[in-house]
Amino acid sequence: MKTNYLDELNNSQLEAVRYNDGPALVIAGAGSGKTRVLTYKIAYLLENGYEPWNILALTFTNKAAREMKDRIGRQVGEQRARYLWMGTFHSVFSRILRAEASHIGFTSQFTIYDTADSKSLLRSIIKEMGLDDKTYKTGMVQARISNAKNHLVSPTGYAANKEAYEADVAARVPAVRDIYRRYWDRCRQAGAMDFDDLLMNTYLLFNDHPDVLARYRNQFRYVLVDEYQDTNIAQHSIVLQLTKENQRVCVVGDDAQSIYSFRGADIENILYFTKIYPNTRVFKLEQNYRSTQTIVCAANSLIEKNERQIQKEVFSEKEQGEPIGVFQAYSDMEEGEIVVNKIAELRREKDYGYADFAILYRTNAQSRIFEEALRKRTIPYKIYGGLSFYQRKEIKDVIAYFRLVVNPSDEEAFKRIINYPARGIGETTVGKIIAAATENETSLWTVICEPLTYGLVINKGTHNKLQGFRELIELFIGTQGDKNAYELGTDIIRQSGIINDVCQDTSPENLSRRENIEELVNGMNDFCALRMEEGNSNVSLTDFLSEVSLLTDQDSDKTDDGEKITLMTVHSAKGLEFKNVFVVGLEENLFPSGMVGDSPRGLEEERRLFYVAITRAEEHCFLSYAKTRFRYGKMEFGSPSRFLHDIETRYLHLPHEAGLARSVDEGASRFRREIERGGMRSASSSRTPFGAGTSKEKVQVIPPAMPRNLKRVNSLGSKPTASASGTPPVGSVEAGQMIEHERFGIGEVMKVEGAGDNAKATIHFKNAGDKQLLLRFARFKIIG
Ligand SMILES: Nc1ncnc2c1ncn2[C@@H]1O[C@H](COP(=O)(O)OP(=O)(O)OP(=O)(O)O)[C@@H](O)[C@H]1O
Ligand SMILES: [Mg+2]
Repeated sequence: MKTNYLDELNNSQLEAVRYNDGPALVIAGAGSGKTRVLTYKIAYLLENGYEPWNILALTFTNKAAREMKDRIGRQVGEQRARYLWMGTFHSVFSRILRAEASHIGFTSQFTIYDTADSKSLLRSIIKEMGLDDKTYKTGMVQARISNAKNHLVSPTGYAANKEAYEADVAARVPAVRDIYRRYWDRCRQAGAMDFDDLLMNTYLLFNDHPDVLARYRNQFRYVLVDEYQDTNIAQHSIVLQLTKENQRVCVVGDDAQSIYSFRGADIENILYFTKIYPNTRVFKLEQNYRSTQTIVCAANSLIEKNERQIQKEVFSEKEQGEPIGVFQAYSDMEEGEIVVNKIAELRREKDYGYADFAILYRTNAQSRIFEEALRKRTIPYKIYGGLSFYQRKEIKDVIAYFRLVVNPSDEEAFKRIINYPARGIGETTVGKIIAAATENETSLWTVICEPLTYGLVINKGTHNKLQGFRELIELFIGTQGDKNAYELGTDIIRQSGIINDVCQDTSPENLSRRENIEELVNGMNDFCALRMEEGNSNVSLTDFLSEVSLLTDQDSDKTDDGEKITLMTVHSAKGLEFKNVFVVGLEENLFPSGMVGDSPRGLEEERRLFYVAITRAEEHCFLSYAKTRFRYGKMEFGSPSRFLHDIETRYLHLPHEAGLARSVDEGASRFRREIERGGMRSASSSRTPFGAGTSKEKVQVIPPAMPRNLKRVNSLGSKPTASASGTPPVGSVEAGQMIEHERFGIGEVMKVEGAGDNAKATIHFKNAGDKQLLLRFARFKIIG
């Protein structure tokens, strides 16, 4: 028997679902059932005279649309639900544009350019126009054009807009308007639309063709929008075009979760809604059905610190729940271990599945540490909204160099990098090399080493370029014996021009590519240091590559049954929920992002982002930060995020308590006594529980140290950093001592064997398990 779904709503929700006489705005905090209201409203409309094709529902992700459709399908039947128009703005509008393409001078087979395609087109336009590509950086030009499109400004409008021109002149890029014009024309000639065009062209289609608009207005008798706080002017205007006349529109959103201002979304939209539709009925929902009382109160206490917001109440009637656990890690690597250990512990205690966990971070580059920690334990995970670390293009490019240096016959690696970074070796030349190699049954590399022997017909210029490439690779091959993987890896990244390529501008994309490459270098650094501590004298690039290929080989889809831990950025977690959520990397300059500086608006947006993160959690929420982190090629000392201070301490479980709670073995309890004697601050005695004011803290983070014969080139920069102290004198380490390791954190020495250079210690680390370390290279200090 079908249950009455309306019984699954509270009174305010029910009212919002039933009100269908005019514009409706549901504005409410996280987890209060906004998405449920939209879903049930659609079912309600279908049961009250609307046909599925009369309903247009716009969601934040296609996944959300699928879930809504499934739920509605269970109510009204799958067959009917199938005909709903539901999806993201981009997917729904590209469908409309394909159907109506001829009205705006396209064919229905138009191509959609992704960001990389548009950048590459912009790059060639900038070149053709003879502009300086250091001034006219593609990322920056792209951002300006994208911004114009999101505000529905065409090239003609842009050229006529005095303000836009003056802004460009002030930024010393007066030619942006001409680039925009050319870019616009070239996309059209190529029959292509970029992501922003999907919105702008829909707007133009409706604007310039009233007959087409009339058809869609007729068809979409009801328009519903989820996550309305993150719509931009273009999206907002299209909704208006479709609903201005019949006023059947329902939007739901939460101003406290507006996190896309960089894409042109404007918090004002939601406030503006009632002005555009003066007879809007506003519904407020106050009960959160997702999270424990503690999580809801903690999130409220955080968001209160923002000035720009619509006041609202949010409460939960679920159980009180446990305080939010805060973990302090000594290093980013230990942060990974702590989180993974906690996941294992919760699974043991409460019978959670892997899918009940999510790890949320501010930047994609942070995923590597967690991926590695999870892989080590063979815990299945899935990365959303970003490629798995080693699948990312920039990482594959770098790895291709490594592969060619290690094995010059590697054909795929050769093809991938022969013209990356661009060195003027075109497809025709590559085609000729491939032909010669195939004919002579040899490798591409051999052909370019002896072009004459293999009858390669190329002009002098191309010949020189090929020889330049060969010499570059040979140079690396020549130093292989003298350098370890980390040193050679950084040489390759610098000398091949890769680092220049990704440093050419500070667009968010390039920045994230750069961060990823830096993460790879950090990984190599860790890898070498660890192997040396474990007693390997030289750690070669081949060693590193075999490790990497094992990692990727293990990453098979054996457990593709949905039982996986979710790893994603906070941005992509919007609208989702998980039983257990770890929000990681809560450090200044990371979360809040260093990009916002001290801008109050920027900081408020970062705080909203943190609010989104916490409110994803149903039962447990954990926050973590690391005192040291490898970033931009060097070890950085971080301070805990200011946002940690924004949450009332009564909702938190503070670092040292969390770290000591379950110490059962003898070593750990001795450590506890030690800490207690040392007088570590307690939660109640400290008004600033994080970072500043830690003078009473006994445990100090030791400065970064590298194995002595591992010359520490400051990975991607040029200046070597001084090798720091932290290595204990060999004779002073004894079984029973507590030590603090730079990467593994706190541990107890179990035994010491061997003498002199060969002296080794077996150490049991609280969070990283047992390790055998060569004392000559070990990076720890004795703490008790
Ligand atoms: N009346 C209700 N009774 C029981 N559970 C409910 C009720 N309303 C919503 N829920 C449940 O509470 C959770 C949060 O609901 P929903 O995702 O719709 O909230 P939301 O306001 O859209 O959240 P967000 O702001 O994060 O997008 C969901 O699991 C939903 O099924
Ligand atoms: Mg929602």
